[in-house]
Amino acid sequence: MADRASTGTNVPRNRFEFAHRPETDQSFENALSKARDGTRLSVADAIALLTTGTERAGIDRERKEQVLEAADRRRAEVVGEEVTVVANLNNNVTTACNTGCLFCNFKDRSEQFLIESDSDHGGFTKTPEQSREIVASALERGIYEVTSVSGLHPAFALDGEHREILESSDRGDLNYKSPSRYETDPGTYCQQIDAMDVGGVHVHSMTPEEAAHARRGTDWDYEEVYQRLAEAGLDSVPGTAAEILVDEVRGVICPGKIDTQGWLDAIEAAAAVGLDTTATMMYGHVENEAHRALHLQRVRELQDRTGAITEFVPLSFVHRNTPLHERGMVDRGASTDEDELLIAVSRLFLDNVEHIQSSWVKYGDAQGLKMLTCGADDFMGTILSEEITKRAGGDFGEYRSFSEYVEMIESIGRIPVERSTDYRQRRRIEGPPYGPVLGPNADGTPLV
Ligand SMILES: C[S@@+](CC[C@H](N)C(=O)[O-])C[C@H]1O[C@@H](n2cnc3c(N)ncnc32)[C@H](O)[C@@H]1O
Ligand SMILES: Nc1c(NC[C@H](O)[C@H](O)[C@H](O)CO)[nH]c(=O)[nH]c1=O
Ligand SMILES: N[C@@H](Cc1ccc(O)cc1)C(=O)O
Ligand code: SF4
Repeated sequence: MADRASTGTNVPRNRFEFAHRPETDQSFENALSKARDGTRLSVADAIALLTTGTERAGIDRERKEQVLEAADRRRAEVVGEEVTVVANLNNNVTTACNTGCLFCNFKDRSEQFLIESDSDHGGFTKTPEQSREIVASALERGIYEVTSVSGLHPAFALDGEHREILESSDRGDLNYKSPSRYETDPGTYCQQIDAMDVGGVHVHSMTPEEAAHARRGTDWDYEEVYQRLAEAGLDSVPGTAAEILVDEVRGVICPGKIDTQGWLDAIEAAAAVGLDTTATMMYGHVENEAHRALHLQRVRELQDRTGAITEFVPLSFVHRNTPLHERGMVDRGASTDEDELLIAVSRLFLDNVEHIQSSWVKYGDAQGLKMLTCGADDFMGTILSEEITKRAGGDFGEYRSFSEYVEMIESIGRIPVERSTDYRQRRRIEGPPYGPVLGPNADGTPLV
């Protein structure tokens, strides 16, 4: 029996032979006092805080509360009492993807999308025209950001020039097939971005993994790719595909993806051509606290170099329908204690990233609100539709209205604020009616 109130972590220790282990001689007390007085934390400090001390198993509840309190205080000093939300739409273009990430159930095997296939994949591909219609009608309703992330459809090319290179290549390793072979032609990445760039909407799209797909078979660097996308209408880049930025973990959960350095290079390139980015961490699967701490360090160093990261978004792994779970490699995602500590330590460690997001898609409404008292200050967006978490087995819904947001945020004594994607425009949400006003067509009419 534990001598103090302690709870388990869901880290699958001893199942994987990782070189990085959550071992540190840094004491919890020392790490906590550094966190409290604002000294820049080391990886060892982060491990001590995430584990509430490595000298015993499980999470010590009293210590956890101390970490959460320190993070909440830091949040108040850095950003005050405002909680931001964004009026946005998710428009994912296609689920066709053969990358085979073991944590993902968003993807469908691309062969099923070929004209000759008669299997029912249950997924989708949208043409640029369909994307434009979806964004245009959401824009009428008052949204001002579209977030678009997609499977790596073999028919995707960056633009016409890239299409010609891919068509004339005799390399068999490029994961390319002509669009004419598919039931639906997704067009090029630039055509999709251009199509979604309607009426002044902010286009947030093209993860580092998608950017890698958009340069396959060429000698273009990431800057070239993001430059062309920016010219097509791209405004900022989602820092997903980060997963855990430690290669020994990527080798287990997403061996087909770009490596840690590739992800960092892509984000630096986006920043170099003037695009804002976000950064994420998908945690709660095979990795341990040392990997989480190393990931935070890589994000902090990246931000020291670029200053382009507007927010950090922890994404708690949704395990239910994923290969990792189905193959018995993980039993479940992170525990609530781990979720809370991850938000808090992100706030304390990332002293150069102003905003930490609480994702209600991942945590649900009640726990999502709780995260706003553990160091987070942004409460995501309205999104209007959601496929990735839903397909993985999450059940927290696909939409939050501004009136729901106001009720939730005020219930914890905080101030609801509408923000632009880049946080440069902010407006306190007043009403009723509670609708967005920052967008080109937003006039305060509720988004329902
Ligand atoms: C589904 S991908 C789509 C974009 C693109 N294919 C890529 O990998 O960058 C976007 C992100 O969703 C997140 N994701 C996927 N499956 C998830 C799951 N089961 N739980 C939590 N996050 C997940 C991962 O962080 C992933 O990078
Ligand atoms: N826009 C945000 C989303 N959108 C939902 C994602 O498309 C996706 O379903 C999921 O989050 C991938 O893991 N999700 C966030 O957590 N934060 C956002 O800002
Ligand atoms: N909006 C956040 C989080 C996000 C997470 C998952 C997504 O699929 C998309 C976005 C970002 O820009 O990174
Ligand atoms: S995470 Fe992205 S790249 Fe990996 S399988 Fe899913 S859709 Fe494909």
